Amino acid sequence: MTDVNLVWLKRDLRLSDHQALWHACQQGKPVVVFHLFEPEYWQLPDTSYRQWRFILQSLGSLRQAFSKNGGHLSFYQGDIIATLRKIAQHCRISGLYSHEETGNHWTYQRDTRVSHWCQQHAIPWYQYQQFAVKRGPINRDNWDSFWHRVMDVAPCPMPALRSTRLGPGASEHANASYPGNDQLAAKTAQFGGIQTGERLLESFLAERHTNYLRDVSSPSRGQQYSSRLSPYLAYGCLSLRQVVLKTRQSLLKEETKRTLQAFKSRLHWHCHFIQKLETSPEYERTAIHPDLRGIRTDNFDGDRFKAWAEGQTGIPFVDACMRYLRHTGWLPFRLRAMLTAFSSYHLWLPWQHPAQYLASLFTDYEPGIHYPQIQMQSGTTGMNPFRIYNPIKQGQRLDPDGHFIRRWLPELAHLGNSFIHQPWLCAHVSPDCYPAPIVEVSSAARLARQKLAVHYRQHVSANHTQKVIKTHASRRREGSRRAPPTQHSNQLDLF
Ligand SMILES: Cc1cc2nc3c(=O)[nH]c(=O)nc-3n(C[C@H](O)[C@H](O)[C@H](O)COP(=O)(O)OP(=O)(O)OC[C@H]3O[C@@H](n4cnc5c(N)ncnc54)[C@H](O)[C@@H]3O)c2cc1C
Repeated sequence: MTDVNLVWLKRDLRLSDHQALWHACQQGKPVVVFHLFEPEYWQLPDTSYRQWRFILQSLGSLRQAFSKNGGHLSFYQGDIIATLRKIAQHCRISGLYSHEETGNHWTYQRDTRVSHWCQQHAIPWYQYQQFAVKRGPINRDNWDSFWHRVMDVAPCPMPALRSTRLGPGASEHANASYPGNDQLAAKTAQFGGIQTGERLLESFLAERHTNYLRDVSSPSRGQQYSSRLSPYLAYGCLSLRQVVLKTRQSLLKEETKRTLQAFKSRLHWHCHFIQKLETSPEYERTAIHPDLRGIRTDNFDGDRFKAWAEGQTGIPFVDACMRYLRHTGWLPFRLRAMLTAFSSYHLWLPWQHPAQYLASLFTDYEPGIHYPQIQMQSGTTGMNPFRIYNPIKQGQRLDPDGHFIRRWLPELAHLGNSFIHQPWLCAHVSPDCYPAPIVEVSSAARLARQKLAVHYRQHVSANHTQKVIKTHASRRREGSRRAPPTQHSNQLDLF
């Protein structure tokens, strides 16, 4: 039996700045690089066909890159342990190489099984950081400098791929069929792959960033002027380090300073959020503040959830955002926050179910960003202010002439500007054509505030809040002009 090193590609679908691949290829032994389609993963409620398709496209482009450079990429389907066993019947596995994944509960359990299997078989599993995210205990006070240290390391060069070979029983083509159940194919989702990601980065740094600050939250212009790099970072088609490096180079030009500085902060938040889930995996399932676990547990109103999920709440801006997201797989940050807040506050739905549903709609689903953001926007961290967006005012501000609403709610296309944000005021809109609002926005927000105030008075202990702040809150960064947090304001940081 020959000795081989295995490289398991997970959310790192690229060739350059790929530490696992680089290190495996330096060992002087044949290398099997594989991706595994795991049917069980694709049945989870937070996964979806649109993510699967993006990955498939990315693997297609990666496979081409391998063959162009004289290498092989292998594909397996099934359970990871069964796959490792199959490989081990034909070759001696010297080492398993991969990146450190901060995934959902399922991938965490899967990785735990892999770790046990490797230990049982005395196979070392080398895992490499691909983001500035630390395993194990962290010191929040110097996390910021840790991020800079990680980003300052020179990117790994692309290794010679000639040592790679096809794995035993593997397929050379990513031809697995989708094992999930959802039918929500995003009609105009982003196309996966290294080249598409690189082109987007180039166009963003060269031109598109100019309107970033102005248009990043715009429902109609955000898709052009936001970087749109999120799925390429989520599935590792681009290395975050390389994106940071190129952004730093572009920042040397005076005219790009303000916008690119704002963009660079987001690249920092990226890791900052993933660190939260890495350190506290309970973000996925349980309110981070122990005293806030009891809110919203009294009801899960299935009809309300359905109306929200299908873009049929009767609040045009909410519905237009949801239908746009279902169609495209993407939404600007502000509007993701608004949809979440609307379901958590106005509809008073427990956050877990909407969180999974939104995750499945996002092509760029990144558990480490997603769950902490959901909790932050749902008011369950106890350390962020309650942001109860008024969706009518948001619509009037971000879509003043109603173009976006008319585009995504064609049944309202005939309405003029005076009614487009509040069609219930117009006598000519029949509920057969567009539903009456399922809640009255102002009173639903007032009720949510009252419920929260009562809950806080009766159940939230200041001691517990202090503990949560100590464990989970970000520290003020050097040079930040924001005021330091006070318990009274409940305002800590953007995070
Ligand atoms: C409820 C909710 C859920 C979210 N879920 C996800 C998710 O699953 N995956 C995901 O990538 N982003 C998520 N975000 C963050 C943000 O909305 C997206 O990263 C952003 O809209 C992607 O578009 P972009 O690449 O053009 O972003 P840009 O503004 O161009 O930012 C560049 C990159 O920085 C990172 N980034 C940007 N904003 C944030 C942020 N607020 N927090 C952390 N990182 C950020 C992303 O990697 C992004 O690609 C979520 C936000 C909210 C409010």
